Amino acid sequence: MNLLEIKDLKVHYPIKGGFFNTVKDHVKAVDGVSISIPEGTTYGLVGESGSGKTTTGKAVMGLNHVTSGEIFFDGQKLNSKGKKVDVRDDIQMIFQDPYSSLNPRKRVFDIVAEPIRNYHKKSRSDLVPEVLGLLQRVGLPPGSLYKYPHEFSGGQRQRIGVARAIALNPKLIIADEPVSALDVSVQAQVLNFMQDIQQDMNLTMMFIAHDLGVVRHMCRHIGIMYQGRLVEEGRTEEIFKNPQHIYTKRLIAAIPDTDVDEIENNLAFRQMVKEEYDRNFADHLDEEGRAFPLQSITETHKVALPVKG
Ligand SMILES: Nc1ncnc2c1ncn2[C@@H]1O[C@H](COP(=O)(O)OP(=O)(O)OP(=O)(O)O)[C@@H](O)[C@H]1O
Repeated sequence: MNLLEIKDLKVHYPIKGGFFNTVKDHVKAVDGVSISIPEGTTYGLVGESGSGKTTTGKAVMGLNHVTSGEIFFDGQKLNSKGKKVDVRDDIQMIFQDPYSSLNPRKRVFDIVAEPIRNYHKKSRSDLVPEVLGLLQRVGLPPGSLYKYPHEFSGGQRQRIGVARAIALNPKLIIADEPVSALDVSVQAQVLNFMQDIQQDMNLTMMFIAHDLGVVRHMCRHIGIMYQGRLVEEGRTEEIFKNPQHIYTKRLIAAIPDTDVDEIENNLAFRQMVKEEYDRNFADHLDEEGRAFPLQSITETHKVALPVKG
């Protein structure tokens, strides 16, 4: 069963201008995106900066207006006009920057306990064992309880962010580029521990990243966003084996060698992608200069991957 279903989501922002500050045009931040995430799985939403990933995640969180489309969580429509469905404890977000997303004046105890306190009336003494349990779950020692965020490394701070996100035992986590602000050497550690938490808690996760290499081992399915649209979607390994859209190929070609072992002749692949991109990219754009959605990509846009041997 799909825990999250996004149907034809559009989020357009008006661009105002002129003497009367009238609406001149719209930024189509998200323009017709449909995504289904089965319960207990991780879906990777990938694309370059400005492609609409965060806007999609925030729309699910109810932090953005929705121009049109529908968002269903556990079968309930979230963005209906009438009575709002309260999913604050079921959907949590992990933010990109573990430095700015934690209040520097609060101790770890207060940061992690905050969502529980907002939701349940519990005394501090009742909360201590609960917060200690959460810290243990994310691999932080009990001595972390009364420390401040600046006393931790970037990777440890992201662990604090995860402890806060799982405090209410959510069903869905939207992780918005959780490792991109971290040193490459700690990214793998944080990814591994997030994967462990996801499996232990049977969480459903939307994992937002700009780097295909990051989502590869985390996500069963991925969607590639480009200028507000989903240009390619499918099982991760299928997409890595046989990417269809030139933009996806560019993202794969950008991954360091070690992550694309099965693409033999990687250098040749990169060169071919570059040449195809330079030669044909205009063919992938519609009249507004934006990428065609996947359905409208024809056979002629496909490039065969280099053949072994
Ligand atoms: N409140 C807003 N008003 C107007 N335009 C906005 C607003 N929020 C986002 N946008 C625009 O919508 C587009 C998509 O932004 P979004 O933050 O979703 O992209 P993203 O893929 O998450 O990028 P990044 O990886 O840099 O976070 C961008 O062109 C952005 O400038």
